This record gives sequence, C-alpha cells and structure tokens, in this order.
Amino acid sequence: MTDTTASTARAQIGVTGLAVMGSNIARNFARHGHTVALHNRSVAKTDALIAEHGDEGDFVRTETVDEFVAALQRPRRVLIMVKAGDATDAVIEELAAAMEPGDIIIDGGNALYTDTIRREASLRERGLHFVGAGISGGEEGALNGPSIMPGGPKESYESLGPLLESVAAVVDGTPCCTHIGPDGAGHFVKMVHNGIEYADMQLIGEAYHLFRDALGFDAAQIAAVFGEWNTGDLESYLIEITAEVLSQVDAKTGQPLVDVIVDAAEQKGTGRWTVKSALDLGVPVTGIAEAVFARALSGSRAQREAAKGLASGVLGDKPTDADRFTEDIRQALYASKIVAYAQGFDQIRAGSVEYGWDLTPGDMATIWRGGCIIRARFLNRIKEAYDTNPDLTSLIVEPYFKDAIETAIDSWRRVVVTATQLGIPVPAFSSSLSYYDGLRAERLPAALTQGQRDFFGAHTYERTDRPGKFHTLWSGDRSEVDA
Ligand SMILES: NC(=O)C1=CN([C@@H]2O[C@H](COP(=O)(O)OP(=O)(O)OC[C@H]3O[C@@H](n4cnc5c(N)ncnc54)[C@H](OP(=O)(O)O)[C@@H]3O)[C@@H](O)[C@H]2O)C=CC1
Ligand SMILES: O=C(CO)[C@H](O)[C@H](O)COP(=O)(O)O
Repeated sequence: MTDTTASTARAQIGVTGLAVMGSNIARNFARHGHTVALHNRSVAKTDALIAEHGDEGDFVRTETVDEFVAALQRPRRVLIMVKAGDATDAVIEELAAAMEPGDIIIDGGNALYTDTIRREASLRERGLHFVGAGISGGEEGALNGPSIMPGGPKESYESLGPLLESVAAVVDGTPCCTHIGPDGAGHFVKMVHNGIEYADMQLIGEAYHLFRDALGFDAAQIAAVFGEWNTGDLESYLIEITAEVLSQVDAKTGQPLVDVIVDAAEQKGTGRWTVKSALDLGVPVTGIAEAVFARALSGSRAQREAAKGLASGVLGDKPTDADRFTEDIRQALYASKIVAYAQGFDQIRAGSVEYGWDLTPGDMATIWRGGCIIRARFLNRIKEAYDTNPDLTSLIVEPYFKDAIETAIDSWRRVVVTATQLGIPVPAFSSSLSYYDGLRAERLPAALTQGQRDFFGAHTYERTDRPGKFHTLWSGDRSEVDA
C-alpha cells in the first residue's frame, strides 16, 4: 500500500501504457482539464510524451508504480493501455499491490471478455473495482474523442462515468460512452464491434476487387467512387478512409500505394474471438466469419502460390454498363452491411442472455455513432430502430432495413452472380445474401439433416403436424415411435 499525502496526490486519472492509444488518451484527458499521472514500463515513452506534448495540460511524470499510484487522488483511477493478455495481468498485479480498497482499475485494451470476467471477480475479492472498457477510434479517436464501452460494477461508473464521458466523442449532444453492463460486458461489446469492423472492411474490400477486376477501374477511379458514396447512405469512417488509402500515391514508385502493399491481411485476434464466441453462443455471424477467414486465406502464402493458375472454368462477360454495375455494387454493399450489423446485434443479445448482463442494444447503436472505427450515418437508423422497438428480433425485419434490402435485392444478386461468373471471390457478399435467403426461406433443408441425424444416431426429430419428439426405427420396420 502506498502512503500518499494530499499535496502529492493531485491527479484525477493515471494512464499506464503510453504507446499509440495510451499517450493519445492521456493527452485527451489533459486537454479536457484533468490532471493526468503518466506511467510506462520503459520511462522513455513517458519522457517523450512530456517533451512533445507537456504544454497541452497538467501531467505528472512518474517512473515507478508506487510513485504513479501516489500521484492519484482517491478513489484512485488508473487506465491501463498495454498489450492485451499476459502484459495486462502483470500490470494489474503490480497496481493492485499498490492500490487500496475502493480504487478503480480500468483496462482500456482489447482484452478477451472472459479474461475481464476473471479479473473483475478476483479484484472484487480484494476490494478493488475493475472496469473492462472497450475503447475504439484508433490514434485519432483516442486523442479527439473515442467511443468508450465500459463494463464492470455500476457503482464504479458513477465515479468514473463523468471522467470518461468528458473525453469521449459526442454526437447530437450525447457522449459516445455509457455503462454497458457488469464484469466483461464492455469488452464483449468491443469485441463484437471489432467483428463488425472486420465484416465492414471485407465488404469494402470485395467492392474494391469488383471495381478493379470486373470494371477495370484504377485506384484513383475507385477512390472517386468511394468519395462519392461517402456523401450518401454509406457515409462512414471506413468508406472515408478507403477513399484516402486508394488516393495515396507511393513516393518511391509513383504507383498507387495500394498496388504496392502485399495482399496479405493480418489480424490481432478480436475478429477471431468474435467468431469463436458466436460459435459457442450458436449465433450465425456469417459476414464476420467470412471476413476472418478471408484474412486467413490472404495470408496463406504457400497455398496461394501452389494454387496459382488453377482452372477457372468458363468465365462470363464483364459488365458493359459501368454506371449500372457501380450502383449494383453500392446496393450489395449496403444490404450486406445491414446483415453484418444485424448479426452483430444478434450476438450482443445472445451474449447478454448467456452472461445475464441485461444489455440494451440501442445503447451500442448510440455510442457507436461517433468516435469508433465503425461510426457511420447508418447507425442513426439502427438507434432509431431500437428506440422504436427495444426488443427487435432482427434488424432485417425492421421497416427501414427491410425496405433497404428490398430495394437492393436485385442488385445484390446481380453482383454475386457476376462475381461468380468472373471468378472474383466475394465471400462476404455471397454469404450475407445466403444468410438473408436462409432466414426468409419457408422450408430449409434442415429437415433432411434431422432425418439423417435420426437415421445414424437416433437423435430424434420434431414433426410439423404434432408436438413432441419422434424417432423412426430405421434399422427395424421403419415405423415411427415417440421419443
Ligand atoms: N492501436 C489501436 O488502434 C488500438 C489498440 N487498442 C488496444 O489498446 C491497447 C494499447 O494499444 P497500443 O497503444 O497500440 O499499444 P500496444 O498494444 O502496442 O502495447 C504497447 C504498450 O504496452 C506496454 N507493455 C507491453 N508489455 C508490457 C508488460 N509486460 N508490462 C508492462 N507494459 C507492457 C508497452 O510498454 P513499453 O513501452 O515499455 O514496451 C507499451 O506501452 C492494446 O490492448 C490494444 O489492443 C484498442 C483500440 C485501438
Ligand atoms: O480495436 C481496434 C479498432 O477498433 C484496433 O484497431 C484493432 O486492433 C484492429 O484489429 P486487427 O489488428 O485485428 O485488424
């Protein structure tokens, strides 16, 4: 425990882990008038921050954890912004040893929500509050206003909320920060946010691929289309930065930068976690799953090298009406995006039930409207949908989205058919369309699956005309018995 005197304990918040995210959010706190204690494992980052930005606010430079904790007003509030996993556990342990009951540790990294559940329970036993807070917005968001998804005990939010809300993005006067739910709820929601981010990026990537290989557009032409789309329903941060990335010219070669970047996408884990969790919860997040697998496929360099030149089959003709096909792609992107968000919100609802979190999906739509990577005009529509019906079964049946998909459906099918005929992979466009067709189908082949399961494993089935479970005596006289 640290002995602190009122004269030295003057910081309202401490930030430990001063890499990209931590340094920018520390500056954000300072710019909003909070005194910020700074700490990093290696002191060089602390000194660099103070040297470059020390004049932006009131910072307290510390070297050791004891000094850091001693610099904080009670109840002490420390935001950890370090690498997720073992590093976070190590930092929590050091801090917990120096802090006192009633103090609050906030983990703002991309922690796995089950780790957050474990950490919250363990620190609660020691009298400390632990808040797993998803923070999205990257470097720019951390500095100018991220979207913040804090979990943990409701009572911690009473002391912490105003501080976090003061640095969050604001949309229509509402901060993009709210208490999400107990223990791991905040990190669960951030994980699903990142899963949706993956799906959105994959869909944009597929649109880009179609422009390049079906319409023969160069990067600058495609950038112009995305720039134009960013003035309509698709307006979003990811569409905006897509136009910027595609406009960038490589200084060394004079070529578009995108043409000299290796086409192997990396991933740190949150997309994969979303899919693993969705598998456990039994929620079909097909768009997110395809996005994770598409990144994995792009990185399968040996297999891709070996498969080069394999048969394509007969390829169809390229579209001749570029304007019409451009509009088809826009519609397919919008409809697939609706599916990706619908699936993500389904996962949030299922997670809420599984963990007893009592989450309010409309809150996510509200706080994702600004600051975060998936911020988009479209989220206003999702917020309105949940405002109208907080118990919405699926976004795709809500009138606005239902109409949007009906408007897009022909284009969506043309895009998937054309891509297939041209041998252009569109896993997220096509799986989203199949998901939609699956949900709206009168009869699915699952009846056959049930028959097969009953045949080989006596797993039983339900009938359309009578309640109960039944089994056919497949290896006997094939009569049906009650199960
Ligand atoms: N980058 C982004 O856009 C986003 C990142 N996040 C999450 O925020 C967190 C911070 O991300 P980012 O700023 O990119 O930094 P990194 O994830 O690259 O982490 C670097 C920081 O972690 C510290 N660190 C690493 N290992 C340890 C350890 N064992 N003990 C103490 N400190 C350690 C480093 O200290 P040192 O300087 O001494 O090496 C450094 O301050 C991560 O959890 C990340 O997933 C969330 C949203 C967006
Ligand atoms: O959390 C984030 C944004 O919301 C990070 O940028 C995230 O790390 C990106 O994930 P990946 O590296 O797997 O693409």
